[in-house]
Amino acid sequence: MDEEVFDQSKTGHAKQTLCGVQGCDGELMRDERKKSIVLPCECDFKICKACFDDAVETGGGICPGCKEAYDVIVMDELAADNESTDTGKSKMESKKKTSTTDPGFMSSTQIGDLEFSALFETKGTYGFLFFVRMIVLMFFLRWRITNPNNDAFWLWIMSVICEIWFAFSWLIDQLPKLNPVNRSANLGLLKEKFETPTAHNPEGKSDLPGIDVFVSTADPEKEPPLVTANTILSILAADYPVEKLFCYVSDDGGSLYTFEALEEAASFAKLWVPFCRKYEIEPRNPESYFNLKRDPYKNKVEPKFVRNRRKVKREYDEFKVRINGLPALIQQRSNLFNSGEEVKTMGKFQKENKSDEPVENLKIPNATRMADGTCWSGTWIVPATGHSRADHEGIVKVLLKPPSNDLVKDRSDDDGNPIDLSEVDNRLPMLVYISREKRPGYDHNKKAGAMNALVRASAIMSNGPFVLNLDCDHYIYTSQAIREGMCFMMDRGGDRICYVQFPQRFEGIDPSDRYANHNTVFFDANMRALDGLQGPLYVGTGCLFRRMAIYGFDPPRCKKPASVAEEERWILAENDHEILKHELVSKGFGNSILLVDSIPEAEFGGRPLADHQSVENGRQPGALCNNNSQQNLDASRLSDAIHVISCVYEYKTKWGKRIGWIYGSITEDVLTGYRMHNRGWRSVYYVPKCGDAFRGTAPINLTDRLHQVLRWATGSVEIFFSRNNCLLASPRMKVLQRVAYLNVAIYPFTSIFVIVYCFLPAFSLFSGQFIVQTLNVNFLLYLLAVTLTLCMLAGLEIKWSGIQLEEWWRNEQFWLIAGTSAHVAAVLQVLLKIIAGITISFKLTSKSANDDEDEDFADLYTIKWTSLMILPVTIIMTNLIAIAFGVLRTINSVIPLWSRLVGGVFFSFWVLAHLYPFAKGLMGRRGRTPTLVFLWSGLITIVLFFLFWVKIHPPFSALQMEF
Ligand SMILES: O=c1ccn([C@@H]2O[C@H](COP(=O)(O)OP(=O)(O)O[C@H]3O[C@H](CO)[C@@H](O)[C@H](O)[C@H]3O)[C@@H](O)[C@H]2O)c(=O)[nH]1
Ligand SMILES: [Mn+2]
Repeated sequence: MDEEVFDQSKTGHAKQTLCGVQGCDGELMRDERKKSIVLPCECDFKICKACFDDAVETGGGICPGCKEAYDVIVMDELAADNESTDTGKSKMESKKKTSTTDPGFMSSTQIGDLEFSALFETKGTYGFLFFVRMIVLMFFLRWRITNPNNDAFWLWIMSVICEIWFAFSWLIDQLPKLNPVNRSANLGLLKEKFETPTAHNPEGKSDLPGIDVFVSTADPEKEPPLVTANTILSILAADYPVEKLFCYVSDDGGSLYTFEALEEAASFAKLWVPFCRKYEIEPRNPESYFNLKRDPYKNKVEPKFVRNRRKVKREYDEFKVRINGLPALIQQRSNLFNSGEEVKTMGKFQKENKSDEPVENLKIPNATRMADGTCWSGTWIVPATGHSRADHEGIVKVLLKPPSNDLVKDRSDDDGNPIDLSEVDNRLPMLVYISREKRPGYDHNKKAGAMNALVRASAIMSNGPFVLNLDCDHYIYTSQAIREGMCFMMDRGGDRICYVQFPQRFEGIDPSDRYANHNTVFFDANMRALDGLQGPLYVGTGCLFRRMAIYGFDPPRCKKPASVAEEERWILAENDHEILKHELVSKGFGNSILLVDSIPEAEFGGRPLADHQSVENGRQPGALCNNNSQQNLDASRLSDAIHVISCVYEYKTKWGKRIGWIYGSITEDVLTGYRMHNRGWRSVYYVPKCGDAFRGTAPINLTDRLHQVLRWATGSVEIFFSRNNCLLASPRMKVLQRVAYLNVAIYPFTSIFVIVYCFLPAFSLFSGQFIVQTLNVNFLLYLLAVTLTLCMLAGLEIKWSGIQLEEWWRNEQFWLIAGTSAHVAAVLQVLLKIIAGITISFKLTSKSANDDEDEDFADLYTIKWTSLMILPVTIIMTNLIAIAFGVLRTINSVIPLWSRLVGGVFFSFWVLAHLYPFAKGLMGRRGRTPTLVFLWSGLITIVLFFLFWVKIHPPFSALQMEF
């Protein structure tokens, strides 16, 4: 167990982190991968590994806390975990060794060896299984259609319609999945080619292109500035040439709190970043690093490390306290300055005229003030005209100036740094705070608008040929992540890649991942499979872009079909930049000359090295060694940066239409990626083997989670009903890629059929039609087949097909819950928009800044009232009542006892199988669904039964007949 050393004295939770079994005080069981405590039972009984093993092996799998059986799946998972930790060390090592040649846990064959990266094809029985299942499905449907049940015709016809849709949507879902791939990156070679001294580059300066990192935040309440500050620190400390890394924060809240938190971060970075470099700290987000559950001293040999780590930790704690104190400080300081100002004006007024004009007229505004007393140009605590969230001027503030191009090492120990950082490069990347201008009457286009403002401002200030986009809660988990992304971009032929998308990985999710926050099927099956086609979807964060693709240019060397309009034929006229500029202005980049001038440079910087005859359109090695970003920040540039983030800038331009992040969808990310694929660009999906590239937070309570799903589903349906419908895609988009986009869009529609299907067993039990009149072998077979269909639909077959997923059942459970709530709501929302023009709104997802171990999953059980939950609860109620009816009918039926029993058991099982995911997902033992949900659901249940009864069976007569 030397893998894990938990220092209890440090966390201060000694009592709570011990096993709850009487007489035992072992350390709690932990999940290495998610770095969290494992509570194997739903009652959250705290238990150590040894006691858990005892309970499983000799205690019949019963939880010592609540005396109920452990979940079989959880038990299996943990048993597997235990095996791996027993032999933990050797296994870890062998994993590391194989990782250079083997791309991970899938068995695969290498199919493409590029320069800095390699492509692998997943071996497996996937395709074969797909065809087998398709044939079985066809036979099943044929049998269903040719065997109508005339006694229960309406039930039969409804279920057959549902099944045909299911088969169709299953097919659409499977087709793009036939060729999942895997990739690997070669960081060593990248270093060799770009950062080793050569004839062109005698000093071995970095020849890598610049990268602008964009971080978006919008609301200091829902997105705590401490979280954003930590993300920024992880970026500033990332392993990429300092003079080539530029960090931009977009604050749509225009909040002084966020701004000052970033100021604090910039100042703490002076200690944090060199410390990370010196000791190769991972991850470089201080909050996560200091909360790591593993031994911080492992592999560290420098004797001073212990002391230095402690010092940095203390500095970090003080930094945190300062950030937490900011709101109060800002308030106090503003009050002070404001009242001082008031006294001054008052005195002046009394001196000047002694008339008795009311004093109120003199009241000076309740301004929010910066440290030096000047008024903050953004949002005030008490919003005023010109100083509210939706009405303030544009702000550009350089918090850290670009560093010099030469290595600077800290020579002295006594310049205020608490630890000795001599011999460490202490330069910091540039950091800029931007809050775009907001005025009433303008559509600000949410995140997409914010990103476009950053694209323009950064073009003027640093013009990185590549852009990394992160949400404020997604930090760099592996400091080399950016380099890994660049391996694909700089590869031969890499100039046709528009973006490299990394999977979204989350922290702070409950160990059992009740609401499928990890989205395993999506991130480990769908996205890999898309990579085998034209590329993964852009999912909004953790994505490295090529600037030229953002600008809406065509990929190099692409076919220009005659049918494409002149406007579409939009490619750089090489070596003819003057023409280019003129054209670009007229093409809609807006009137900033600096911006237009920067475009050819960005194009050049993104080219691969021309060091091989197969490279077309490459650039000379060494061309990017001397960058002059320091000169780029003169006053004229800064004023132009302000100009391009103004409200009016986009007026009569193509921004948001064909340039930049595309407007008009609440899932701007999917849409923006779609447009790039539509132009013929390819994207890459990269799942790093040695740890996640980025990590973020996800809403773990059901209500927030459903709203998130609702938003994504609405977005995809919305895109489907727009001119960006994938059926109308350009000929440059691959057919199966279109099918994949089609799948995303029609997925929510399946919900309608799922709901009908979920009510069917209840109705048939209730009416007694199925159970009494059609109980025969055929019918039992039918039930079996239908259950399998449901499993297949839910994606279970992925598990059986050769793509290994680490957990899977959660996705299916949650699929059913989301399918009967958020997905239907999404379809309805879009229909309402189309028919009645009702606009779709969405709420920003809250991110918790939770550093308290004990409260980790407290949020999980918060269920707030949401109408989304009415339908799932109605389904539960209806089915439960129906079971009671079914029992009654079976008891009183005229058919033989044995067949009643068999049928009854079988049918109840089937109904319960429908209920299980809901029951499991909706009601934790500690959770309570709000009464309002129950009231509504109860009401609907009663109405449904009444309608059904009156319509299908004349009241009572049917019952009397059968009883
Ligand atoms: O007016 C706005 C609204 C949002 N944001 C930022 O957009 C990001 C995403 O918003 P969030 O509420 O966290 O959405 P999620 O549901 O977590 O987002 C996922 O899905 C969204 C829509 O598909 C994508 O935009 C996100 O990047 C992706 O992480 C956050 O950084 C926000 O600060 C802004 O900058 N301005
Ligand atoms: Mn988010």
